[in-house]
Amino acid sequence: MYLVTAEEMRMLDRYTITKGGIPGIILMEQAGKAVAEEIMARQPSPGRAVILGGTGHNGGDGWVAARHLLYRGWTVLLWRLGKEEKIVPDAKVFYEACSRHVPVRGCDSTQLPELERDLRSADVIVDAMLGTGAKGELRQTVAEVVTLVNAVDRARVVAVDLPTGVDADTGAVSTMAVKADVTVTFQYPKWGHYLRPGTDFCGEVIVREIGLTPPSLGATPVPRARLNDPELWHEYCVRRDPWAHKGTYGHLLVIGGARGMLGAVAMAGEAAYRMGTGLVTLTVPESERLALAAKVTQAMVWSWPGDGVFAAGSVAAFRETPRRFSALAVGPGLGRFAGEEAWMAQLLEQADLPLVLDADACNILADYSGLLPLVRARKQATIFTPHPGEMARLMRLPVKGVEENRPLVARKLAERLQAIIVLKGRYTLIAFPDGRCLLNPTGGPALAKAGSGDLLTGMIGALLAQGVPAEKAVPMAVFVHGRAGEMTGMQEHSVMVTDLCQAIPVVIDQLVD
Ligand SMILES: NC(=O)C1=CN([C@@H]2O[C@H](COP(=O)(O)OP(=O)(O)OC[C@H]3O[C@@H](n4cnc5c(N)ncnc54)[C@H](O)[C@@H]3O)[C@@H](O)[C@H]2O)[C@H](O)CC1
Ligand SMILES: [K+]
Repeated sequence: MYLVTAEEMRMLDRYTITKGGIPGIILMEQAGKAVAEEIMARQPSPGRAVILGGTGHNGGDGWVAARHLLYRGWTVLLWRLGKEEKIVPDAKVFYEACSRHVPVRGCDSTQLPELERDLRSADVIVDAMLGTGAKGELRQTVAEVVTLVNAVDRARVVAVDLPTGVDADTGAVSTMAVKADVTVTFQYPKWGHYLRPGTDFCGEVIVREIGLTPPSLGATPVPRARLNDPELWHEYCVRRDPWAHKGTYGHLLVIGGARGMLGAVAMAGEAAYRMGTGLVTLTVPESERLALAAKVTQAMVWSWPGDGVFAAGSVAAFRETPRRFSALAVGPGLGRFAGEEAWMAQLLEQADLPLVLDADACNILADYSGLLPLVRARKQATIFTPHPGEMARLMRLPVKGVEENRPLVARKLAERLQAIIVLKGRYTLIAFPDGRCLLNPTGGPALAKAGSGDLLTGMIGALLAQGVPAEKAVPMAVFVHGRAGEMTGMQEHSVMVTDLCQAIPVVIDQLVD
């Protein structure tokens, strides 16, 4: 499903009207009817609904919803934000249709006590004040109404398209925003539904078709972003051939595990096995080999020279073995060490394999800009999996700068490094070198646990090792990782990273069935 900006939505809207020949009021009728249907689905028995309508098309959707509720026996109380003469023509049609049955009161600061009484008596409050057309700080009356709405705890708050106060493209909330229980949006989700803090004001996001001409019939622009979805699994479902020999499903080499951080590399290895790779070898500094061998059962344990951390020249050992492996994952518990720059340079130059770089591998690349051209020069796929802090170092930005511009920074780094960037967080983003972007809708607080990133590294490496092309392997692994996080429940205090790991095959079975 596409993920759109307000401008892309407006253009797709316009395309349907101008090229598709569908009048705008038809779209508005569809949108408002969808809102009413979602309300009635949640409260089948007619109740009392307060409709707060702005003078734009968002308000128009609200007047349509009001009419459908009214026709189905609801008591509707209508409040207009803004002057009647300012109402856009399409919305005016439905505004007048409503006002034939129910008086519409204009809301200004003197009316707030009456409005507050209505809000307190309501079963449902429909926020049709501002949608994708909002600009800048909320005007005073709207801000006062938002405050009143948020102070009511009885009614279910349903936002039309977006909660008033949430920026459609960035999820930013300049002054304040309506705290919605449900947001009904139209045709495609907007970025603001999935970026903080806006996403925290949306409640449950429902996407309803309203009959826009699809890009497949020529509608432009074709959005550059989509929601990650499990469709990929049907295309590449990882069928188990019972007679395959263990090499059929690839061989992943995981490099990391400095002293005190062996768990990271062990978890990455275990997750890789659960993601279906045939063989996993874990390589740690020589001093840690025995300790790791005692910890893991399935993975083969190797070591390169190093006491506690890798010695500077240790990666030279890689030179003799690239043929044995089909993918490489570097970073889980890697640590920092003397000679790391030359070590990483050798790896980037010699590792002619799909490569996942995580944790301190990202930090090493962030600290030595001379390494970045080596990333671009690689022939095989390179995937970075930074959390916001590691991304901030890679982009030389404060973390706040990353979190406020997630799609932008992820796309910029993907293009700069010609690599796939997995920017982890509440709704992980996957950015590709060509500017495309996927937002992953699965995940939960369980993923915030230390070690969850090690699992993801192993999972991506596992699919790469099985020969799944990187631009499919990454979304597939991120989707399963998030769904496994959901499956292991929301009690993040009790969730162990191993629980996440055990959920991986269960999630895959559900997807592949
Ligand atoms: N294909 C679709 O997505 C469809 C969307 N529809 C709805 O249309 C709105 C967008 O409508 P638009 O007229 O462009 O803007 P809004 O109604 O969201 O807002 C404009 C309205 O708000 C006032 N305003 C703007 N900024 C502020 C502010 N900072 N403070 C206070 N008031 C502000 C402005 O004066 C106007 O009155 C979209 O969200 C959908 O809900 C179509 O109806 C169906 C197709
Ligand atoms: K709204």
